[in-house]
Amino acid sequence: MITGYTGTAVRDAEQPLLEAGRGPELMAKAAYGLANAVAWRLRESGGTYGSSIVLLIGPGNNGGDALYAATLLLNRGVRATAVLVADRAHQEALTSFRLAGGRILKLDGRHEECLAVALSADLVIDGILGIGARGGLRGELAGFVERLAEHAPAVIACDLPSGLDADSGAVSGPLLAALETVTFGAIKTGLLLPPGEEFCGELSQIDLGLELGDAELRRLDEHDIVDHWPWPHRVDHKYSRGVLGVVAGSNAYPGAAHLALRGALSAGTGMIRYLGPADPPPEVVRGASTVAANRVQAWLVGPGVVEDEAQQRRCLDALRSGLPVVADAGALSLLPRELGPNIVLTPHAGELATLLSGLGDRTERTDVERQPLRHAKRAVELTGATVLLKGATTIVVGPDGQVYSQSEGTPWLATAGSGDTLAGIIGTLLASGVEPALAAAMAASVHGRAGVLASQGGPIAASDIATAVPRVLGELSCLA
Ligand SMILES: NC(=O)C1=CN([C@@H]2O[C@H](COP(=O)(O)OP(=O)(O)OC[C@H]3O[C@@H](n4cnc5c(N)ncnc54)[C@H](O)[C@@H]3O)[C@@H](O)[C@H]2O)[C@@H](O)CC1
Ligand SMILES: [K+]
Repeated sequence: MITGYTGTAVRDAEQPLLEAGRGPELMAKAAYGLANAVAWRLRESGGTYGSSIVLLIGPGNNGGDALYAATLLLNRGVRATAVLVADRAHQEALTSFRLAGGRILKLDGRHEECLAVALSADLVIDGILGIGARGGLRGELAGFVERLAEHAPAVIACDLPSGLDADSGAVSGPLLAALETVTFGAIKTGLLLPPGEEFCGELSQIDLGLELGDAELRRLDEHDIVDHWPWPHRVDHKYSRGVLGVVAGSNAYPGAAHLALRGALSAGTGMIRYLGPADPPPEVVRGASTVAANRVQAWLVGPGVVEDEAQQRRCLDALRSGLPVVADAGALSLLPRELGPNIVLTPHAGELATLLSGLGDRTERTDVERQPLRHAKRAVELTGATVLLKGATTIVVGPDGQVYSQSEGTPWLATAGSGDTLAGIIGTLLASGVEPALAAAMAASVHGRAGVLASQGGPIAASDIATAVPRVLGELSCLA
């Protein structure tokens, strides 16, 4: 499992060590880790000796880390130039760098020269701002970074891409996209959240020996899926594995029901009872026409439910049943005011904006895209439900504060019906008794993996995702 911590949590964990006078030791560890990562990249592209790096150095300790790392690299035969982008820089680190033979330039009014130097280097180290940043890059510096970014230089970010909000992943102003981000003490939450994570490249973490509390955010890996997936036992039967009720489809949209059912079947449900006008596949049992008359362990409601009063009534009845429910698509506009944590809402950014606006928080889709975690948390606060916010990175927030961020997918997953299959997988996990936030995060992970497997780099249709899920689970089961 990958865990993410806010910049504030990392700062708090560093505080006792700083008070004990161990600041220089922490910085030395950070610099050593960064220097190794840079050396590794330089070796990959032809060797360290005689190669050249350019450091962009800001006013704080982030710049200090980069300067100390460069000092180590100067001693290994790397040529290094520091471009000071602020009116001050970490003095001790700058002195070490100068004494080791580093060249120093000031950005102030010399953009063309600094740009040319940065573009001639094998690697650029971004040490402008770290967790002390307040807002994005501004003014003259923003203009310089924007121009440099247009040339897409090879960048390693020191702790985080400068200008990225360490806590939220929000981006305001230009950022240099990194090949790799070498982060210190803990992975910051903003490195695992859109939109900022797109700028981070590969993540590597340098241990500083910090005592951190509970993580703010988790990203499940394949071992977590293996540990928590409801694999059937030898003595299980279809009822003990969980029965899922599905209210999906309308006369206008029968296809969504098919895809939701296929999603649920692909994840290994014991049995499905289907309520709606579509012709279900042979593996699915037609349920009694009212929600109350069906014995199930969980409900999946909403895919393809549009302008069909009988189906909408069933969605509402399921949402009030007290059972775990995944509420998708059409059901998101039918929600009762009070929801429990065992209701999983699955909006995309536009649907979340509509949901929040309907609850009195005027929100645009772009607001959600800029700060997805903040808005998903707000929806949890206002509804009491578990929220899965769909996107290239899918975010899940549970009412007791747990946050997951899953990013296994491929852009080919952005296709009609993809969300219906995801809802089906969540439904199967809820019917098997998996706790809602974990069920949503595991489903997002498996859905993403299935998309990648089905795609092999090419386009996919939503039904291909469902076809690939059993293979994904089969491969994962080999790790158990
Ligand atoms: N605190 C510690 O114990 C350690 C910190 N480390 C490094 O120190 C960094 C944090 O250092 P600092 O707290 O000095 O903070 P930063 O290096 O992130 O810089 C903060 C400084 O930048 C200025 N600033 C903030 N936002 C700005 C903006 N938008 N535009 C221009 N200037 C802005 C502020 O005035 C402040 O002086 C971490 O990211 C990490 O790289 C590491 O050395 C490990 C140990
Ligand atoms: K940085």
